[in-house]
Amino acid sequence: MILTVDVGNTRIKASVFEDNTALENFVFEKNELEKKIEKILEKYPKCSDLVVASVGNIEKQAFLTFENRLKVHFFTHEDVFPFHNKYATPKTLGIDRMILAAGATLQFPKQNRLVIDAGTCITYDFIDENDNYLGGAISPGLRLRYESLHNFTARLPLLTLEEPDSYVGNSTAQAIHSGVVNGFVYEIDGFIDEYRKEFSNFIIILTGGDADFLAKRLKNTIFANSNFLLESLSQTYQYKIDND
Ligand SMILES: Nc1ncnc2c1ncn2[C@@H]1O[C@H](COP(=O)(O)OP(=O)(O)O)[C@@H](O)[C@H]1O
Ligand SMILES: CC(C)(COP(=O)(O)O)[C@@H](O)C(=O)NCCC(=O)O
Ligand SMILES: [K+]
Repeated sequence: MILTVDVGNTRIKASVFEDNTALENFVFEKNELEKKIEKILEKYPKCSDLVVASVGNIEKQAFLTFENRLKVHFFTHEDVFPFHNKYATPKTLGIDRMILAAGATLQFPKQNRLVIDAGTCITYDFIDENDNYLGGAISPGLRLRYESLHNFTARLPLLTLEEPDSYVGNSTAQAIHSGVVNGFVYEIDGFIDEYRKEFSNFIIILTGGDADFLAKRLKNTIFANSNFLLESLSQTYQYKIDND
């Protein structure tokens, strides 16, 4: 039994896996890290490994307090991954994107794959059928768009996610909802259309905190799996054990 932990820039997600099957998922804030992990381990004392991917400002140090109880693995660029990394700056590639790419490679062998993670940022990661990781894109996520409109202007209020009434926003609030939500959806559909032009056959995996909201609104039909990063962590860890 393993406990996987994904430290994103907004929240921490965790999941307990037994033979690559998730038993329970958890979401919490950064300041609750230690307390929450304690609780999970109390409930699942059979956890023998703690597996972490962090792009947030929580370093390996924070997990070492658990080392007397279970094996701690903090993923880094030095680990073995099941794809060929063609990114021009492989050392700066987010470890979350590497885990997503690894999960896509392991779960969907020998095909082109596009992983879209709608979290704090939207990340796009493309791995071709020969398992070359080619790169993708990074853009602001849904909440970040609402927040940056407010933070970098004098007059725009901070709004929370709401379905826009129309493309033609007829008030400040409706104009913001239209710009943020429709812009978000159009961007993703636009990227998918570009990939489709170049690669006739590819699988799309949609994940992240906004995946379920998005899936219903995209013109392109894609299967959303908000647990894909944690599943990929479990699989990549197994791959590491088998290939080290
Ligand atoms: N309770 C919540 N707190 C914060 N963001 C949330 C919440 N529920 C849904 N979201 C959405 O999830 C997105 C962040 O996704 P998440 O995958 O948690 O990010 P990260 O992995 O970068 O920490 C935000 O854009 C926001 O719209
Ligand atoms: C792009 C990211 C900030 C996304 O983080 P997230 O939205 O998952 O919290 C993260 O993958 C990161 O810090 N990447 C480093 C730059 C790169 O991947 O090229
Ligand atoms: K992301």
